[in-house]
Amino acid sequence: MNHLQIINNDTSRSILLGIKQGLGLLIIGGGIGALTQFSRYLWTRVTGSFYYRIDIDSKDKTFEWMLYWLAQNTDVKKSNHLNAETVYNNLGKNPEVIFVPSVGSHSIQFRGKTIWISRVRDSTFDMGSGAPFESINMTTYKQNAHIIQELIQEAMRLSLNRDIGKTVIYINNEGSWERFGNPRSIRSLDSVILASNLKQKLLTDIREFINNETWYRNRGIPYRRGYLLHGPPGNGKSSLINAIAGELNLDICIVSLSQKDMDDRQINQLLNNAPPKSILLIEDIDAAFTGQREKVDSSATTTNNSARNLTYSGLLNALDGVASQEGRILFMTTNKLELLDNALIREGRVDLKVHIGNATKSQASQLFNHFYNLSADNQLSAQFSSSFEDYQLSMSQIQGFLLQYINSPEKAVENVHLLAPIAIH
Ligand SMILES: Nc1ncnc2c1ncn2[C@@H]1O[C@H](COP(=O)(O)OP(=O)(O)OP(=O)(O)O)[C@@H](O)[C@H]1O
Repeated sequence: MNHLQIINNDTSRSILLGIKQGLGLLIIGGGIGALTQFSRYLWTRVTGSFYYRIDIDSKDKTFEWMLYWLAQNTDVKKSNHLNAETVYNNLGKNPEVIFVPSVGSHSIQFRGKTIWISRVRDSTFDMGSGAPFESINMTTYKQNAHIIQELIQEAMRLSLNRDIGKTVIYINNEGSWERFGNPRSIRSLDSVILASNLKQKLLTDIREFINNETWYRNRGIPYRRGYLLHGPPGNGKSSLINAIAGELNLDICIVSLSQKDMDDRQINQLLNNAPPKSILLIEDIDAAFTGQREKVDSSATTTNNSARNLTYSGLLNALDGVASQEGRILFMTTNKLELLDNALIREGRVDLKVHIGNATKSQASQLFNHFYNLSADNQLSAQFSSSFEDYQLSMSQIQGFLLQYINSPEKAVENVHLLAPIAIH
C-alpha cells in the first residue's frame, strides 16, 4: 500500500509538475503571441502615421491603367525583374512585347517622391479567364499621400488618351470582352470607295438610330439595329465597318462563331454585354452555320464547332431574346447571302441589308487616284479603268495589282492587261 501510495504521490507530483510546466509554456507562448500581436498593431499604428497606402485590385479598371503606366516608367524599365507581356497590333499581326513590374516589390520616383510598389498575386482565380487575381499596393510617406492619387489620375489619362482617335478592338475571352492589342488607327471613310451613295446611306441610318433612343422607347420598339453587309470577298465590307466605327467614335467587338469553345452561354453573354459605344461584328456569318436552316431543326449546331455547343436557336436567342442589350449596333457580314436562313436575317434582327459588289470602273478609277494621290481628272486613271468591265474585278484584286507598281502609275496602266477578271457576281 505504502509503496503504492509512494508511487501515487510521485505520479501526482509529476502530473502537477507537468501542469505547471504546461501552464508556464502556455503563458509564455500566449505572452509571445500577444506581444507579437501588439507589436504588429504598434507597427501598423506607427507606419500608419508615417506611410500612406492605396491598394488596387485587378478586378478594377485602375489596375490595367496602372500596369500600362508602369510599362512606360523609366524606373520600372531599369528594374532587374520584369514581366514580359505580349500585345498584338492589327488582329494578331506585329506582336509587341511590353515590360511591366513582376510580382514582388519595386520602387519608383514620381514628381520627385518615392513610391514603393508591390505587385501581389492571389491564390484565387478568375473563373472566367482562369487568371489569378492580383493587386498592386502603392505606399509612400504620409505627407506625400496626394502623389499616389495624382499618379493614378495620370495613369488613367495616359490609358484613355491612347484610345483617342483610335478604334479599340475587343475579342471574346470565354464569354467576356477583352481588349485586343493596341487600339487601331482610324480608317478614314474616304479611303473606302464604294458604288453610289452607300457610305452616306449607312452612316445616316446609324446616326439616326443613335440619336433616336426616345423615339424607340416611346413606341416600345427594341432599341437595337442590325446591318448585314453581303457580297463577294475583298470589296470593303470589313474596311467599311472599321471606317464607320472611326467616324462615329465607336469601338468594335468581334465575335467569331467558329471559335472552338463558343457555345450558347458565351454567345448570349457576349451579344448582351458589349462595352458601351461599340459595334458588334459577326464576320462570315455563313461560315458558322452551313446549309439551309429551313431544312435543319432549331437545335442544329455549328459544323466546325468541335464542342458542338453553339446551336442555331442559341444564336437567334442571343440576337433578340428577352435579355438582349438595348442600344446595340450589330453588323454581320457574309459572302454567301443565299446560305443564310430567313429567320436569321428577318427584320428586327437585320434592319438594313447592303450589297457591296465587285468594282465598277468608277470605283477602280477612284482607287487608282487615291492610291497614287492624283487629282480626279487625270488621264491615267481613266485609261486604267477603261481596260476592264464593271464588276469584273474585286477592289482588293485591284489594290493588290497596284501594290506591284507602288511608285509608278504609268507602269500600272501599261500592265493592266495582266489583271485577270474573276467570276462575275
Ligand atoms: N471598297 C474598297 N475601297 C478601298 N479599299 C478596298 C475596298 N474593298 C477592298 N479594299 C481593300 O482590300 C482589302 C480587303 O478588304 P476588306 O477586308 O474590307 O474586304 P471584305 O469585303 O471584308 O472581304 P471578305 O469578304 O473576304 O472579308 C483591304 O486591304 C482594303 O483596303
